[in-house]
Amino acid sequence: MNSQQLTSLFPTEDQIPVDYRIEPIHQREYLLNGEMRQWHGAVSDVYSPVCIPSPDGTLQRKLVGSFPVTGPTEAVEALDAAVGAYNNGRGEWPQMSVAARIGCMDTFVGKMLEQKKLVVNLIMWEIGKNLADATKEFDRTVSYIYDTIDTLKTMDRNSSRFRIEEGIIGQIRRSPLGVVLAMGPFNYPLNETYTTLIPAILMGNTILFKTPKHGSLLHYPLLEAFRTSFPKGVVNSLYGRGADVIPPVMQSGKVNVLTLIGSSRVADQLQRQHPKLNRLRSIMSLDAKNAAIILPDADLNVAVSECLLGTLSFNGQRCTAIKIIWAHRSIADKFLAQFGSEVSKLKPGMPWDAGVQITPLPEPSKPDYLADCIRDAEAGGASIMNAGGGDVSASLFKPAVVYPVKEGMKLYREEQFGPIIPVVVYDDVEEFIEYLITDDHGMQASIFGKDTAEIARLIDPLVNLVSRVNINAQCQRGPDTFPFTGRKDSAEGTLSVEDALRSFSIRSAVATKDTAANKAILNDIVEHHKSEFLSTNFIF
Ligand SMILES: O=C[C@H](O)COP(=O)(O)O
Repeated sequence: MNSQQLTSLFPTEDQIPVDYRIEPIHQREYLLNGEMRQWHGAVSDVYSPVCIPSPDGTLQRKLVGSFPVTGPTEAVEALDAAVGAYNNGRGEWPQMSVAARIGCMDTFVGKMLEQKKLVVNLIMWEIGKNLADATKEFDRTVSYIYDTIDTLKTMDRNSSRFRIEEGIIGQIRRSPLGVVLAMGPFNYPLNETYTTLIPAILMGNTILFKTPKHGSLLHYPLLEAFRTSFPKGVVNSLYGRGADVIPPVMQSGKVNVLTLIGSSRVADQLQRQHPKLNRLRSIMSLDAKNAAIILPDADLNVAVSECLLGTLSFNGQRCTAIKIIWAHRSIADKFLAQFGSEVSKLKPGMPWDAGVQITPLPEPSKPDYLADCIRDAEAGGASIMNAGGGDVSASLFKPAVVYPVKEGMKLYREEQFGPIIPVVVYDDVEEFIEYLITDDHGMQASIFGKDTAEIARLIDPLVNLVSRVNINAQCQRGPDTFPFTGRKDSAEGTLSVEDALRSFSIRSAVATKDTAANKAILNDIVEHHKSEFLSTNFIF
């Protein structure tokens, strides 16, 4: 399929299926201190990666709405609301029992489910994710919330146990940390905003959250659910340019936790704004250049199908995507032929098209960047190995397998975060290990092979360089109960259902000398006052 054929995939307004048509949504309010505040100031237009042919024949990104561009004043108001609701741990929310907090979250999920159709449609329109994956993003988020609730209930039940050591009896709790600033990414705008925000809320913290630039409108239908499910000030939204709204919040020193799914460059910038950086807890998932290695004896059918998913799900726009493949010289040609042919078969189209795998890219500058990476590799002697690879029309970019990629090329080290798959040829696995040692990232890796001894020999060095090694399988975050983290520039802190609950809280203790009288007091606190003033954090 050449560029002209790609152009023909963009629909006219009439060709958009009725179920997925969208009237522009012009958001003029935001959630602050339990109110939907009206906004009369500047707004930012939201353009879809889906383009529509205009009368002059050019393709134009479709306008799907606009959202408020609030400024420092509103940001500080939101911060004050969160600080007030936390009230040094004496606010209603941090003192509320775990059971009562879970009750609020249950109410929220019920209201969230009512918005499913609209939110899924907005995920497709705002970031170009296909219907199956947009639906999965919504459903996975709901499951994540229910799993978090269940885990919290178990942790809470276990909390009534005491520890007795060295004559001291203690009850170990989990207490909130304070005010959390949460920022999600464009590629999972709902799911990865909520995988930090939800556990943070459940642990008794109060929140400010900033929606991503691409994938902002889809949060609008859910603001009312937050407003009506939680006490005022517990959840506050931030809209506008990051450069305007984040510095006053961070510079105040009142943010206790920064949680960001994004780039390490932004993470560094934000952290530096905090006046007491060493008092700030950061929970972040950042850049990655996950590498896969194909060993000489690998089952190539498995390697090809897993690498296909791993490199190109959502056009390669996943932090966990495989972003470079190392193929052993003895099987490189065979692997490339098979892999390249499968890549070329992937179906491009609009997010709602049946069976579509390659969809429009939300970042307007991405196609140019990808083309530049290809030019750079070609200048160094590499070529595109698959038919049609690199063909482009507006926001649609056909995936390109580029080989042989070598040290010095952009694709060797840069996180392309898009549909290009660099392939490196190697002779000795030590070259691969050396690559990982010298790389700034450390999220995941995949090994494809059959020889257990050879795989085992690789596992030990690899688990100390990345945070998850996958055997004969793609890199991925799920299941959500598995630890999700990284080394070096790839992460700070750990996310997963249980890890996140721990990350957004502090382990604290109520302790006394182990006498019968003191034990009776502690017992009494746990058993009889649990749902009252000391109810908050009886969790190991
Ligand atoms: O983009 C980063 C996400 O954490 C990737 O999640 P995923 O592996 O489930 O697609």
